[in-house]
Amino acid sequence: MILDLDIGNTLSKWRLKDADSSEIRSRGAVWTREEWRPGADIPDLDVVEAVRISSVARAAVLEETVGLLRRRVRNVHVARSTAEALGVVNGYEEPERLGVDRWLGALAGYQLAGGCCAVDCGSAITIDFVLPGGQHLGGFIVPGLRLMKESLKLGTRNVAIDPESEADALLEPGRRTVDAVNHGIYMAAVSAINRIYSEVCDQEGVALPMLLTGGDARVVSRGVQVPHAVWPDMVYGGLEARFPLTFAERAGKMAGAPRVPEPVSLEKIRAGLAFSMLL
Ligand SMILES: Nc1ncnc2c1ncn2[C@@H]1O[C@H](COP(=O)(O)OP(=O)(O)O)[C@@H](O)[C@H]1O
Ligand SMILES: CC(C)(COP(=O)(O)O)[C@@H](O)C(=O)NCCC(=O)O
Ligand SMILES: [K+]
Repeated sequence: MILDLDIGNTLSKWRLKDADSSEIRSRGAVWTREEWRPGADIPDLDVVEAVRISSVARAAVLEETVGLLRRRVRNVHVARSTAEALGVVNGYEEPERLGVDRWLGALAGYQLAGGCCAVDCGSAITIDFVLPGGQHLGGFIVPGLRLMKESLKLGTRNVAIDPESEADALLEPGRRTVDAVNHGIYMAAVSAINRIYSEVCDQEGVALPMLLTGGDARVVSRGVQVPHAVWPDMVYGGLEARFPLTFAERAGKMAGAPRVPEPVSLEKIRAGLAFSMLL
């Protein structure tokens, strides 16, 4: 079994992948913490032959985790942001400072779709762009839904947006605090994504397919007007591309990858942008 670990600022996600069949056998998530108990927080390591890790948590958490894993598993791969990988050129002035989850998302998106807009709706919402030739442009970082809500300190932190609620309902003015906050932060997130996407496609003269991941991807997806695909395993896809271990991975296959969404034409994107400027 291969253990893939995606340590975010809020949640640490894991999945177990069968190295022979490429099937995902199990998955889970726990709050990001300093110490791990194999068999409780993460799977029992007896069945694990290799580990691949993406971590944006504090360096101490990563060190602790890698130390623990290396005592039990020989093959431990830790992803880092680099200046170039798999045909993608990192757009950061200091490439190693780009969050590795963003880098892996960009690599997975490029491997799947070529040029792309990779959006990760987690603790932060990150919006990264890769051009068809592989140049990563850099991106945008916005506080995530939960962070926005907590920063308001209005006592609404425990009332999440109902993922089943209609996108239209979230556009209505709230008539109680929890709705005003939920509708407000939802609009802040989706309008930022819609606008940033259009601006960058306009600047670069290319309509890019959009891919969405992260804990809030499903709810955010309802308000994103641009054609897009939700890809819960996008960061894992980057780990597979970066450290291919199975036959399928060496052939470029990423488990759970969606169909590439067909972007609307650049003319339409530009018309939408021009229209929104008039309002
Ligand atoms: N069951 C859940 N538990 C915690 N957070 C959730 C849950 N469902 C959705 N979320 C949202 O997902 C975010 C965490 O998503 P994730 O992509 O794992 O973030 P990160 O990678 O930053 O840890 C939270 O900030 C919250 O807004
Ligand atoms: C922007 C992030 C906090 C997003 O992390 P997440 O919300 O997935 O936990 C993370 O990618 C990070 O710490 N990046 C380093 C700064 C940068 O990318 O510029
Ligand atoms: K994120």
